[in-house]
Amino acid sequence: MKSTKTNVEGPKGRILAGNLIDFRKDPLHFLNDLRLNYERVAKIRFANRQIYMLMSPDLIKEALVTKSASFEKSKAFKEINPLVGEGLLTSGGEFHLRQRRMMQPSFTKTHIKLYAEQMSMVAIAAIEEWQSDEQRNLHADMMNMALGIISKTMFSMDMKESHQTIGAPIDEAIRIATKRIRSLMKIPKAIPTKENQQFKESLRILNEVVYGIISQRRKANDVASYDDLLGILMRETDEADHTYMTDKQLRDEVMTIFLAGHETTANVMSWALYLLAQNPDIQANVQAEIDQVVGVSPLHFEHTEQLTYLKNVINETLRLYPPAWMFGREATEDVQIGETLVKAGENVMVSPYITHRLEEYYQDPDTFQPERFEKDFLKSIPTYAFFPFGGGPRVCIGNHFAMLEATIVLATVLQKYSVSLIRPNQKVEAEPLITLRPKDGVGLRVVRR
Ligand code: HEM
Repeated sequence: MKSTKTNVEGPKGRILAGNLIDFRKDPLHFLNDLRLNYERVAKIRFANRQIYMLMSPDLIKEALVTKSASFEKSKAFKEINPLVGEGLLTSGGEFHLRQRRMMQPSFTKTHIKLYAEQMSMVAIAAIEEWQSDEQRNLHADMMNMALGIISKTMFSMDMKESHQTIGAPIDEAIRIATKRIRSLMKIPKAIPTKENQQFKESLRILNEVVYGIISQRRKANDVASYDDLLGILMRETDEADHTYMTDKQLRDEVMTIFLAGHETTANVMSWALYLLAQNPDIQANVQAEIDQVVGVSPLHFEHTEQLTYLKNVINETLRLYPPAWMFGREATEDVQIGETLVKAGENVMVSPYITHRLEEYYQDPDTFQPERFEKDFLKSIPTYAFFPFGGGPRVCIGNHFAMLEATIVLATVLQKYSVSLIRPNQKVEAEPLITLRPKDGVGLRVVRR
């Protein structure tokens, strides 16, 4: 087929910065304008980077799945590299394939269900401290629970210990990396500014903790006795060459999972509680389902399979507020995507935030309607019209983990508490950083049921 770059249009940019300044001012607004003004694909430029924003599910599928071999991950988030090293999120090629092969078995649905009890215990312990009829920043609560859950399942570490040792330095490192991603002028890391030093210090603490745990287990010849994720990663060998992961590879994967699996899941749980506080009728339906399926007992894995309405609520939350709101690829060779020839070195971006709001697939796309996910809805739309976890060879490895965690935490909270807005028409703004966070948290009133 003849390759042509036909008529791909986009908003006019400025001479040097292209569309970058308009995008940075209000990324979600910028993206929404693309959705409303262009069909299928829009062409934009961030300084010298040429980008095709793929909005249509068939084009997204080509980039992420069928033609994924012609792309590598975009370098937009390279500021997190010192934190995650050569972990799954950032590595590529053969090395990525090998790591993915070794880690995949620990993240299957069957394996993840072993962690359901621990997730449930962390959630129960966390809400024990809540008082009835108080205002809480539930986003801070969800971040703490997600950190507690990842620490427990990864290291068998309890929540209090993990906050002191890992929570604070990881938050600090993410905060500084995020600031660097957003700033136009980056001060080189070697210059000892206050932030550069804080970043270095956070990394030093994290390395000390993670390497410390690995070496403790090696020294005590204790690798076999742990069923947590680290224990499994330490025992796993590559099927091709039968070698184990080195300490550096283990460290990189542990940090990657902390980074990728903590704030993302916390965000979706926080947004869900906000949407339920805005929609008391829907909240009542969720609670009726929990009362019927779970009653007053702690949540077990078997319950989660039956909480179908809650699953619709989570999916609808992922549709409206997808934590991975935009991600991209860089072409390693010339490749035809739909009608567009993407040249080597050019970028494609996809945004679940905009594709999830295409009117073609979602009636009243901005409204919260969990019922739309009932029955075979997902089968009735193209696969990449709903893709909160990405797709193809780089699909989120933690998708089952995240869905199980969100179901258990939300069901545990709503079994015991109802949530409501603090003032009528209270609005929480979305802040698109590395993930789609609720800006200034989610302040809600919690009342014991
Ligand atoms: C609601 C929660 C989550 C969402 C929406 C989410 C979304 C995503 C997306 C869209 C990608 C693909 C990015 C790309 O293609 O460039 C991804 C990759 C990844 N996610 Fe998640 N994620 C979530 C939770 C988790 C959890 C809980 C973990 C770990 C326990 C995790 C670990 C990872 C890893 C390691 C990758 C890289 C996979 C690879 O490239 O092979 N994620 N995630």
